[in-house]
Amino acid sequence: MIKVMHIKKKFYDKKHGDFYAVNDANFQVEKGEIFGLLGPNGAGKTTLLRIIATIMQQTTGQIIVNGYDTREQPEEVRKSIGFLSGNTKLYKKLTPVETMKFFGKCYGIPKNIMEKRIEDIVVNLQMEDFKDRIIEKLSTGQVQKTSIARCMIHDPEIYILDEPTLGLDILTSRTIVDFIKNKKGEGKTIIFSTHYMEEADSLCDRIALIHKGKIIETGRLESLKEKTGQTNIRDIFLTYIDRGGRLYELPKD
Ligand SMILES: Nc1ncnc2c1ncn2[C@@H]1O[C@H](COP(=O)(O)OP(=O)(O)OP(=O)(O)O)[C@@H](O)[C@H]1O
Repeated sequence: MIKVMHIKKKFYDKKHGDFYAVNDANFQVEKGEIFGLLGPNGAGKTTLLRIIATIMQQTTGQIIVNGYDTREQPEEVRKSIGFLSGNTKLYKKLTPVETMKFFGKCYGIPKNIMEKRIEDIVVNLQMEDFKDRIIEKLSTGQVQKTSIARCMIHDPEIYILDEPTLGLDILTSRTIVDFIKNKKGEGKTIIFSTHYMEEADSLCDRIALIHKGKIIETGRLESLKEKTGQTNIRDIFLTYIDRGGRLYELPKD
C-alpha cells in the first residue's frame, strides 16, 4: 500500500522563481490496485513518482510505502519497490541477462531463484530474441523491456512506473500493458504515470488527474464519468482542466 499525505515539492527556476511542482498531493493506493497518474507535460508526475521512490525528497508531507516512511526508512522502501524511471541508465556493454544477474546480485538473490526468475521474465516480456545481445545494440523498445526486467528481478511488492510505454510501438506497448495486468494478477500494487489517456482507461482501477502540480480529482473512471457527464477519459480530463483553470491556479507559496 502507498499512502501519500500532503506532499509538496518546491523548485526554483529563473523564470518562475519558487514554485510548487507538486502541490499538496493526497491519495492512497491499495494493495493489488493499478493506480494511474494522469496529466499533461510538466504536471508533476515524474517529480511525485521520484519522491515516492525515494530518489528525491519532498519539501513537506509524508509518504508511507509498504509500511515504511520514505524519508525515515528509504532502504526498506527500496527493497519493496521496482522503480522504472524515464532516465534509467543501463550498462551498455552488458546484455539483458547480464543486467538482470548484476542487479539480482545487488539484491542478494540466491543463484537458483535468480535463474528461474530470469527465465520467467524473459518469457513474460518476450525478450528471447535479444536477451544475450549487448544493450548498445538494442532498439528503444528492447531497452525499455530490459529496464522493466531490471526493476522486476527482486520480485517487489510495488511497481512505480514512470511513463512505461512512452515512445513504444503498439506491440511493445501491449507486452508492457500485459505485464502490468499480470503483476496485478499476482497481487502486486502498481502506480504508473502516463499521458496516454486511453491506456489509463483500459488499465487502471483508479486514476488521479494531475495538473500544474495539483491532484484535481481521484477516483474510479466510472465515477468520474458520472461526475462530469463525459464518456471518455480525454473529455473527463478536459472538463476538469476547464474548471481547474479557475479553481486550481498555482499558488506562489
Ligand atoms: N530539478 C528541477 N528543478 C526545477 N524545476 C524542475 C525540476 N524538475 C522538474 N522541474 C519542473 O517541475 C515541473 C514538473 O515536472 P515533472 O517532470 O514532474 O512533470 P511531468 O508531469 O512528469 O511531465 P512530463 O510528462 O513532461 O514528463 C515542470 O515545470 C518541470 O520543469
